[in-house]
Amino acid sequence: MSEAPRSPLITLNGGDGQPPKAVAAVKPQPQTPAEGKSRLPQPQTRLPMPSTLLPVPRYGATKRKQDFTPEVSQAVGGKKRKADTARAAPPPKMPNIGRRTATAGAATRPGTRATAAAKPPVARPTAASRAVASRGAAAAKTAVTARCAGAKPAPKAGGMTRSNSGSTIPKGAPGKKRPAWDLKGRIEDMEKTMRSMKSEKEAITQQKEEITQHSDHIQQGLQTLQQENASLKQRVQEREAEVRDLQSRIRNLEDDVERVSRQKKTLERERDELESDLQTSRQTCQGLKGTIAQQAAAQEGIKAELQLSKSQLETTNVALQGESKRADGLQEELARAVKKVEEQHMQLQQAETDRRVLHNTIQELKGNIRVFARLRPLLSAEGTVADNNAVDDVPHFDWHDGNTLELDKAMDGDPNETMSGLRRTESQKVEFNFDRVFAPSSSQAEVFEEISQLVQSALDGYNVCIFAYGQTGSGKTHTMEGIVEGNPEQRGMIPRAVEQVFHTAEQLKTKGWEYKITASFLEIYNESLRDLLDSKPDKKMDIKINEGRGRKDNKTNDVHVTNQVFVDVTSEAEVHPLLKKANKHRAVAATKCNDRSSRSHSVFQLRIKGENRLTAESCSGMLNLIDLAGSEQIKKSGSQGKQLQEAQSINKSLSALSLVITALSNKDPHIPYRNSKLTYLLQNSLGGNSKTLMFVNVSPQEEHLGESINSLRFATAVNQCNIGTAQKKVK
Ligand SMILES: Nc1ncnc2c1ncn2[C@@H]1O[C@H](COP(=O)(O)OP(=O)(O)OP(=O)(O)O)[C@@H](O)[C@H]1O
Repeated sequence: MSEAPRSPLITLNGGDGQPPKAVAAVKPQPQTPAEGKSRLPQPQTRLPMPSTLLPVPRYGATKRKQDFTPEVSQAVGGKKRKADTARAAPPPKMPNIGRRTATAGAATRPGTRATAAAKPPVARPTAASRAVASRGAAAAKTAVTARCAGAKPAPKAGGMTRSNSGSTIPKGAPGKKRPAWDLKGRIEDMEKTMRSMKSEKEAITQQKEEITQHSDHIQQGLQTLQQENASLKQRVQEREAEVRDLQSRIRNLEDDVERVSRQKKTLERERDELESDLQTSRQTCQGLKGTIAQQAAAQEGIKAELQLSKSQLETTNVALQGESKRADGLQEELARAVKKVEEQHMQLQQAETDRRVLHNTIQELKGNIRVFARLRPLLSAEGTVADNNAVDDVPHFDWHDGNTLELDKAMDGDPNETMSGLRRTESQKVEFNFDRVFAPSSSQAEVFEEISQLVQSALDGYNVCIFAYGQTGSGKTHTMEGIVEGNPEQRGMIPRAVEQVFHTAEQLKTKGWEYKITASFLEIYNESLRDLLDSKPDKKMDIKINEGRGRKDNKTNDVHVTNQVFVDVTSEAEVHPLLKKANKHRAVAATKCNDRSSRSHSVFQLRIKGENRLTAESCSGMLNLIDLAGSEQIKKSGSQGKQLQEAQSINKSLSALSLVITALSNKDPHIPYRNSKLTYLLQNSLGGNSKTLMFVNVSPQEEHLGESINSLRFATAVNQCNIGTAQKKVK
């Protein structure tokens, strides 16, 4: 049997005289939504009346005095209370309100069997439920008031009415007071009063139950509303979350839309570009199609030509076979011609050698000092181009036929100046003629080639003297020594001469010649002699002349230097350390014109003595290789102190050389050799029994043009100087 849902309203006894309180309302869960709806708050007529408004008397196990009217109190009081009580009807059965309220939720109402454990949990009244309860209470109050006013049930027969004084007088009773002795009447009155009160109490109980039921309905409705409210709140929260979610999705979608629109624009641009490319490609394709058509036509033509060529080729092949035979014949002829050319080349070489020998002989016969001019290239610091082909591109200088050096004199002071030996050209150019002129591009090997005959003469028993003259920085040391270490192509005359001497000596061994060679190296610095192969600083050295008799009883003056170190050398390799040592000891300094300017005249000597054990011949030659210090215009060089003294000394000795040459040219009876250590040392080479060659080195720099011309003039004078024919020292 299904039990009707009970009101969870719990009333508690508020204490003596206090109304029970509503403490909690827990609505049972509705079985179905329809059932839940049916429990929604009903119209106002069903709203409960709060118990505080009802005149509910309190009943307890013990009846209290104040629960009765004063009449009853009086009736039951006093001396007769015991007897009255004994005779009175048993008190009416009252609902056990006190017990129910005392046990709170554990009490059961008639018709319900719910236990405390089956009761729904007590819930705290929320603000909303309190508001609903308050509204319900107000409505109930109104209803009860109305009921009390007009719908009050009619009192039953024998009921009582309240007097103004609050005492209850049985209806129908005479209005006067029963005499004291009318106990029976008074008891009847009292019984009537009791009945009336009982019926009133039942009415009130009934009302109370109705109100309780109303209250239960309201509580149930309230709970339903609260649940719905909670559910709605939850749904609202869910919807809000959904809205937020949707908003964020909308934002994402908006971003997507924006990105897509950007991509769309990019794609549209690319599409446009592609379309334009396509257009171009179409046009190109169109052009190519035309070209292909032309090519195809051309190809047809070529095919026809090819066909023609093939047939021509066949004809040519036949002709070629004939030609091939002829070519074989020509090949043989060519081989014969090549052989002939080789023979002629050898003859030419021999002729060149003969020419050199003859030239040498002529020069020897003429008795002149030979002069070779060498123009050095412009250096990178002087603005030359790195390109090797442009090395010969030197302004103001020209050279031709290997003997002539031409200078543009426009830059050189007075254009009307004349000097014997110089020929002014129409274009104001001055020509100098020498035995040989070397262009800037001439290699060290080419230069040495020209002096090798002289070197050979030293082995043959001649005194040979090769010296380099020229202004400072013109390339004298480069010519004589070259670059000793490093590129062998840059080796100068001294190392090459040494090489040739030892090489030839070795070759002559087969002809019975044995050579004894000694080397010495000295310098003339500030008019004093210094031994470059000896590290002793203050060694006293002097030049001595040994007078002797040569062939045909000719008087000879052998020049030698006292205290000079002579080192016996048997190979080229033994000479190299000596050259290095001398190079280290030589006085050099950085000047304005040259980073490594020689501040002294250096003289390298090889004394060569040969004996032929087969022929018993002997010879004694001397090879002097001299690097003079450079002439220097002191004004230009700005030399001071030590360098000034060096420059003065250098210039003085070169002037002495010039005077000796002039005297020799003029065939003066007195040649002033002793004016300087240089001329004194070189007297045999300059005016005696020597084969002498001078290099005049020329700087290509425009600013040195004047000094170059001076050097070339001096060289011309030397070239014209007749020193007589050198004699071979052979026994
Ligand atoms: N033919 C050449 N080819 C290349 N470089 C050269 C040539 N001649 C000279 N030089 C260079 O020119 C510079 C000057 O040359 P060098 O020292 O030989 O002059 P110099 O006449 O001996 O000077 P000084 O009298 O001051 O000693 C050097 O750097 C040298 O290497």
